Amino acid sequence: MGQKQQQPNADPLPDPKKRRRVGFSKIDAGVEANDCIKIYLVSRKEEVRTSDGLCITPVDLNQFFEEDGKIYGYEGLKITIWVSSISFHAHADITFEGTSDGGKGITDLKSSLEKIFGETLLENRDDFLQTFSTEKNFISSAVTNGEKLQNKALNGHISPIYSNSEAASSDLEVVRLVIGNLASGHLYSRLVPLVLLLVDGCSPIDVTDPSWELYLLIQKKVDQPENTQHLLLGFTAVYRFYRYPDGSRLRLSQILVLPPYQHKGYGSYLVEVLSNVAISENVYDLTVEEPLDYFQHVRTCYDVKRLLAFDPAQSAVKSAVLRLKGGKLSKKTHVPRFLPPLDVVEDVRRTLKINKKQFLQCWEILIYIGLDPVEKHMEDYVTIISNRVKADILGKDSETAGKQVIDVPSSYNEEISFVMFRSQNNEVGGVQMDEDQAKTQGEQLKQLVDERIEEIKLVAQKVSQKHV
Ligand SMILES: CC(=O)SCCNC(=O)CCNC(=O)[C@H](O)C(C)(C)COP(=O)(O)OP(=O)(O)OC[C@H]1O[C@@H](n2cnc3c(N)ncnc32)[C@H](O)[C@@H]1OP(=O)(O)O
Repeated sequence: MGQKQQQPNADPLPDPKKRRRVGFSKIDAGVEANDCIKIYLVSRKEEVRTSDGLCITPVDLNQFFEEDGKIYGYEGLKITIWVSSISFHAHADITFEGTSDGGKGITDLKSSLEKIFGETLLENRDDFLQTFSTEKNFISSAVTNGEKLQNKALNGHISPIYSNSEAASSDLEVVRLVIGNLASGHLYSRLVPLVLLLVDGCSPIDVTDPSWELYLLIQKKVDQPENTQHLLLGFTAVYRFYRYPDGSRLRLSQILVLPPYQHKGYGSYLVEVLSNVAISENVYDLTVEEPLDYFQHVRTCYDVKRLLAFDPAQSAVKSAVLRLKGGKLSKKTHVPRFLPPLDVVEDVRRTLKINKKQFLQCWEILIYIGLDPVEKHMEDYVTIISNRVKADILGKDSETAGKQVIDVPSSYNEEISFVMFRSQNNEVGGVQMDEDQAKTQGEQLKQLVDERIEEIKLVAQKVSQKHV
């Protein structure tokens, strides 16, 4: 970590001239970490100190600094960090015009950066530059003991979904490493800073627990004759749960495609490989731990695509669509839920390893796609979605738990113009809600339904685009 112009600690007497130049006349307001730190992902040493590397956008750097996310005590602070996509070491260049305790102390930058980068942070710039040659086979050697999966999972064929994407290239492979041995734990530790920086809300996995598996998406590059370099494009950490009596379940817990390779089909490809692993090893199901919105979108696109080609699901969708086309639901007092039959839910879980919760998400999209032309039936469709959202919020035991629903005026759709409250002793008279509160809650629910309809439309559009 190169720190420039840091004031020596040795001088006990403050230099008055310097103090005037630095000039903290008032209480130090500090600077937000997000505003003074830039992080570049670099693959060659020539990219260090130039702006050739890719500047990445961390989720939130502030969380690694003081409680309020600020850095105190520096004038003109700039921190530039380079992260090598070859060895996953990092080096920080820190510059500032001066330091002074303006009432909030002087933030210890080294220990704050170590919270993110740990031992991957190399203080000496030359040491960092050298890793581009000394550790150029870091990924190659890390994967030598791994299990190559792409042939096993895809039987040698890249899915037609990605035949036009970069993920379809034949120099890709997915390698599985079981965590718990030294080599895979060592590799994962180097990736932790990127997980902390780029995956919102994620914390590192336990590298001593052998139930964790790491799936690495690797691109092979022949840089010189007889020398193949392996580049890491992305990875996912998956936990294998035991399921009585002799089965297992897979839960995807973290997934990251490195920023230069995002939105090129690689994330979907990892999901595809993992789904095929789940099928070929006949695990109970494949689930995802707290998926973030964009990943949930990617995953749903892939699952909807599979369900469109799965006959039992399609027959069930067709009959639901026929029923839905049959009547003006929005005018009825009791609207059926339009849920898939239980045997289809089970078949989807058994055959495609999609669990019930995810299948129900996809089911709504399959119905939307099946309602061709959808415009004619949109009012009824929105009624179904809003009833489902309503039911999710109220919960199954809404009646016995004393929850009540009242309608509120809305120009949008009568079916979703309602609010939920819990009355005392199940009595409506116990409600403490004025008209404004009721209206606000009605609006919030309407917003939820609107957002869900937009998500559904987006997936339907993406899946149909890739269909042609
Ligand atoms: C449990 C968790 O870890 S949640 C956290 C997830 N991780 C993160 O958020 C970290 C930062 N983000 C990332 O690492 C990546 O962006 C990921 C993993 C979320 C997604 O990977 P990517 O490689 O970027 O996604 P990919 O390129 O495969 O898919 C994206 C696009 O393909 C489309 N798509 C994906 N699968 C399909 C399909 N089967 N059919 C049609 N379209 C599809 C998506 O709609 C999307 O389109 P868009 O780019 O226009 O939005």
